[in-house]
Amino acid sequence: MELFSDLNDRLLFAVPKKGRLHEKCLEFLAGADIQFHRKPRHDIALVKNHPMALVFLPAADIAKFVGLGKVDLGITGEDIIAETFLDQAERQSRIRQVMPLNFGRCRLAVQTPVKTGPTNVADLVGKRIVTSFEGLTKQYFKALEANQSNQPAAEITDAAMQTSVEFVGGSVEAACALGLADAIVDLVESGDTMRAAGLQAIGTVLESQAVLIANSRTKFSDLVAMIQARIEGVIASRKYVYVNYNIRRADLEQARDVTPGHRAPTITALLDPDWVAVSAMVLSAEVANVMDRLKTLGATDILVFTISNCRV
Ligand SMILES: Nc1ncnc2c1ncn2[C@@H]1O[C@H](COP(=O)(O)OP(=O)(O)OP(=O)(O)O)[C@@H](O)[C@H]1O
Ligand SMILES: O=P(O)(O)OC[C@H]1O[C@H](OP(=O)(O)OP(=O)(O)O)[C@H](O)[C@@H]1O
Repeated sequence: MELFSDLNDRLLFAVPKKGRLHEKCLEFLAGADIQFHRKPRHDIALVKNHPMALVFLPAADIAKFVGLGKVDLGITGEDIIAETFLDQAERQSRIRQVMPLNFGRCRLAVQTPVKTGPTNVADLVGKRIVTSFEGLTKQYFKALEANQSNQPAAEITDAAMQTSVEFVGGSVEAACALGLADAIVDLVESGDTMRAAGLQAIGTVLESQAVLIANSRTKFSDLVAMIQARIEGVIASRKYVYVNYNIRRADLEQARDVTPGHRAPTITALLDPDWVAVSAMVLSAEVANVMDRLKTLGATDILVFTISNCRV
């Protein structure tokens, strides 16, 4: 009871309690210096250093809680947001997408058995589809049916659909092998699960990644902006590394082209007047290539540092 009275006047921030998005969310919270202590088996944790509380929920429920204003802020997948609010206008009126988070990337794909299944999604009209994303799958197949019948998709009711779309809560990939379905609609990232089940992807319902979302009418807009800035800092700090090296003054111009930095590189004089030290932020994905080019230019003592946090 004491905990719930403590929730008054705190921003409620929903975080996936398990699954693919959970660990990364905890990393973001740590990077954003959101400090909390979660007692065992408690799904609500008060934040020590901000007027905020974390609510640990199944990822699949977070869009609903944010959209209904039961929590102010949340992290979940775009797939879940689309499935929860199938009507785009309603989705946009209830939920503000604060920022994409660059993880949890996957796609919701139509999959059929490699050996016996069709390779064209249009051939699945009238067949049996099994999925955990019932709403999006019905929308997708209504659009296909509409194409074939010249009837507007909006006029096709669920009952009038030729295609059977059945919900299952998990292990969707087993449905074809078990004789429950001719095709499934499920998430694919590496494709390992799909291939292991003898399936192939023949169409994409949507692409998804994790996003930070806020209720459109939250009264905590200042706190939301602060969390956004901090999470942007965490994302930027992963995108870049800090590179430091020594180079002959005569080669500085060419070296600047290799490491232009975010705004400009920092040049520091060395006791040897023919040499300078250069420091610059470099895209993590390009750092090996940058080091090779610097070495070719004659740079020495090339050091690469990870950035634990930054604001660019
Ligand atoms: N293989 C994947 N790669 C990247 N992101 C994924 C992957 N699978 C799921 N996701 C993302 O994570 C969200 C949660 O999926 P996850 O399978 O972790 O759910 P869960 O909470 O464990 O629920 P369930 O018990 O139904 O599996 C998905 O809606 C999607 O946005
Ligand atoms: O393409 P892949 O990299 O193999 O990922 C796809 C799988 O990941 C998700 O399930 P997850 O492994 O999270 O477990 P779940 O089936 O219990 O949801 C999803 O439901 C797929 O089954």
